Amino acid sequence: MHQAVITGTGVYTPEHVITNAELVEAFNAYADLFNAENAEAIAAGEIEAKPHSSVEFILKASGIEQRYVMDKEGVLDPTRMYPRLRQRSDDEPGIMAEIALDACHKALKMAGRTGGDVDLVICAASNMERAYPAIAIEVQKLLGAGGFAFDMNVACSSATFGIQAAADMIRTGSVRRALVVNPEITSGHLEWRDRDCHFIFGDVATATLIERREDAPHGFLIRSTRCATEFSNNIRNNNGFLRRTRPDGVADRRDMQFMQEGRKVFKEVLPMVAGHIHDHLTETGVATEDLHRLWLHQANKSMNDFIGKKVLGRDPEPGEQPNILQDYANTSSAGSIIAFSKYSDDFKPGEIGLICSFGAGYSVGSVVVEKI
Ligand SMILES: CC(C)(COP(=O)(O)OP(=O)(O)OC[C@H]1O[C@@H](n2cnc3c(N)ncnc32)[C@H](O)[C@@H]1OP(=O)(O)O)[C@@H](O)C(=O)NCCC(=O)NCCSC(=O)CC(=O)O
Repeated sequence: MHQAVITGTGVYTPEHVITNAELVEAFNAYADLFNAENAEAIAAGEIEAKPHSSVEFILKASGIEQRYVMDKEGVLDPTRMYPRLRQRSDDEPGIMAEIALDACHKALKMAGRTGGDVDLVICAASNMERAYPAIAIEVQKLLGAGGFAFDMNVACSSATFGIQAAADMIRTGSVRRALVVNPEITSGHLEWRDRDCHFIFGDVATATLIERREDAPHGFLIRSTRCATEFSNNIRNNNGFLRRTRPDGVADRRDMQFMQEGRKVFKEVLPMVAGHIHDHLTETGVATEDLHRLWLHQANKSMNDFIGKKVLGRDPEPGEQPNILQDYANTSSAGSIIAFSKYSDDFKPGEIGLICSFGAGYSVGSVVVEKI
């Protein structure tokens, strides 16, 4: 049996930033337009007026200060409220493959490898721009990688589930070097017209390179992985190829976007995650005192504060549980990998940390790593 080591990570960050102030200004302009257009029906009590959003609420409820997006102008146009992306021909790289490739190149560079060294690509993300051919196979070709590639979707837990799949294949010897890539264009599936969730998501792509220990003198040894799922409708998206067959599937775009019962998610996911981490650490023989850092899924600051406190049994010290959501918002599967990528350089050999994602499904995935 081989051992699997993370030797490189890469983050692609889009160039457009939307601050909370810009987001709220656009949302409020959209709400005013909606209310003016529907003034009679609102006065007659047939439909409800759209209330304004607020910068203070967003920061307090989520900890998010800004988000990166692939297109700012379409999102902030009050008559549109979703991104405008360039039409691409079938013969040029798709947008997911393009941003995935950028993150992959950064991860390969960090490890001193090239695309040709890779023999497995897993594209693990919440939303795929098409059903087939797999985005991962397109990335495999663009990288000049060998072996095989496939897509997988476990919503926010896609990265950790992908790392488990890749690490298992490396351990058993069926592949030598794997890239798990998470291109998340969440701006495409966020309902920017809904004030309850319009602030939640941002775009990004992350990549993680995993190699056999004998090929990798430095990096983060994957000590153990653990995945769990439990069905819930509280985070849901009804888009898909059957949409046009449903009577209400074409008329209202709301149904095919991200929807959630945020409060229920908060209440139900927290104990699931805290219990999952506790059990995983116990099974791995890692005491919480020996845990140097938690790189958590990035959905909500209070949620992460709660998990950090529950796992460590005290308030985390600065740097023990770094958040990136204030800058990136929730980037679905990529969040914990951005945190890992940006806050792991200072680890010394023997120090242990835990990457943990959680979200729709429900799903939770954790990876215990040790610096070597
Ligand atoms: C979504 C939340 C930030 C919302 O915060 P709260 O629960 O505190 O707030 P709430 O929805 O109860 O709303 C409180 C009050 O504020 C109002 N309110 C809502 N939105 C507002 C806005 N933009 N501006 C001003 N006021 C607003 C509501 O109408 C309500 O009013 P009143 O009090 O009058 O009724 C939070 O619940 C959360 O983060 N939950 C966890 C979500 C999560 O982790 N989801 C996973 C995402 S999925 C994921 O990560 C990806 C994946 O799995 O694929």
